[in-house]
Amino acid sequence: METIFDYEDIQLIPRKCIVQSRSECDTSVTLGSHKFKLPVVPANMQTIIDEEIAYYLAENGYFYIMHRFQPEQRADFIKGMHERGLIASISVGVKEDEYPFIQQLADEELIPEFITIDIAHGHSNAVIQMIQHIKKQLPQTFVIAGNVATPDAVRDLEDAGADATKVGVGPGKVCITKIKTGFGTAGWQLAALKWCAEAASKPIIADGGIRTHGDIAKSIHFGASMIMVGSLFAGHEESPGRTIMQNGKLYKEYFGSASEFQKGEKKNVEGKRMLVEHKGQLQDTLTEMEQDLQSSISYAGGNNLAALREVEHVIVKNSIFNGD
Ligand SMILES: NC(=O)C1=CN([C@@H]2O[C@H](COP(=O)(O)OP(=O)(O)OC[C@H]3O[C@@H](n4cnc5c(N)ncnc54)[C@H](OP(=O)(O)O)[C@@H]3O)[C@@H](O)[C@H]2O)C=CC1
Ligand SMILES: Nc1nc2c(ncn2[C@@H]2O[C@H](COP(=O)(O)O)[C@@H](O)[C@H]2O)c(=O)[nH]1
Repeated sequence: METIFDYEDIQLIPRKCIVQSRSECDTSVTLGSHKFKLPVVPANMQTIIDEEIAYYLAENGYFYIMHRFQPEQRADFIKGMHERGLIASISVGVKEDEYPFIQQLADEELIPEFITIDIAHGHSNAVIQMIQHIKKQLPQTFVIAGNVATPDAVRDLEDAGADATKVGVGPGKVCITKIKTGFGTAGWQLAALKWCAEAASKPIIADGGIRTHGDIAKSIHFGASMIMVGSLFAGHEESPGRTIMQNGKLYKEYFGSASEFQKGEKKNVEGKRMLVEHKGQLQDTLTEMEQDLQSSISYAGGNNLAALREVEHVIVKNSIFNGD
């Protein structure tokens, strides 16, 4: 890889505008055989999404991925979403008991439209075997596999049958993988995304490290089809994290899926907990994201997301501090 950079080091270069209004810019994206309003998905974490939010997002045309931390509720969740005519998008791990669960879904003809294999170190035989198992039992299901950090990993998971791969090891706001292990894409997530996207023949989902709405446009520029976002979705009225009052201010908790708060024990901890200022309604953030992305598209001189791939960029180290 030639150059290392991250989100704050990049600026996209505007091209001549072709729209009369930003409202003409289309932020929709297709993943598999489904079209969504935004190329953004809330992280499949317990303080970011619950069944109610999943239902709201699906009903309103947004992509969602339900987390895997209440495994016994997943079959009923799929049934419930299908009864409402909505897509079912769940997560699985790779431990032994996930194999009969997938078999059960096949036997009961409960076919989720999307399954995400949600593992810290996705470049592994455990993930490859799970992809193959899902593809054998549920061939119509779109399988997202991750997380990975290298072109080799993307190729291996695609070869195993993954329909999309998720890139990002350790760049998340509540991640401590870099500190605990010395590994990951923290600090160079955007360059890792570019590196992986160049090797990919299927969609890439950028995961972690999104701090501003502009980072969504930058992710698309460097090859992402979809962007997974945790911290920017934490702290809303609807967010499942506990609400906490401190010094007269309202906060909500946001913790890592590999934190002791999630695991209930201090074993292989690679995540932490933080408090996020209360932000109001989730829909307000989704609307602002859409408007900002429409604006990005207009600066790119187009009227849809494809324009973001075509612009040029410059690397300006620490440019986030200029003009803010
Ligand atoms: N995107 C990211 O950067 C990261 C995300 N996470 C999130 O934390 C959650 C827990 O992740 P994870 O621990 O993978 O899930 P699990 O706790 O479900 O572990 C899955 C399986 O993989 C094994 N495993 C986990 N890490 C490794 C590793 N580094 N090398 C070899 N085997 C491993 C585990 O065994 P054993 O525990 O015995 O090793 C277990 O059998 C997930 O939701 C994940 O997305 C966690 C860290 C980084
Ligand atoms: N290293 C860890 N990464 C984690 C953990 N829990 C979740 N995650 C990853 O973070 C992103 C969200 O990142 P953000 O910057 O948008 O907040 C999430 O999608 C996971 O991939 C964890 O405990 N450790």
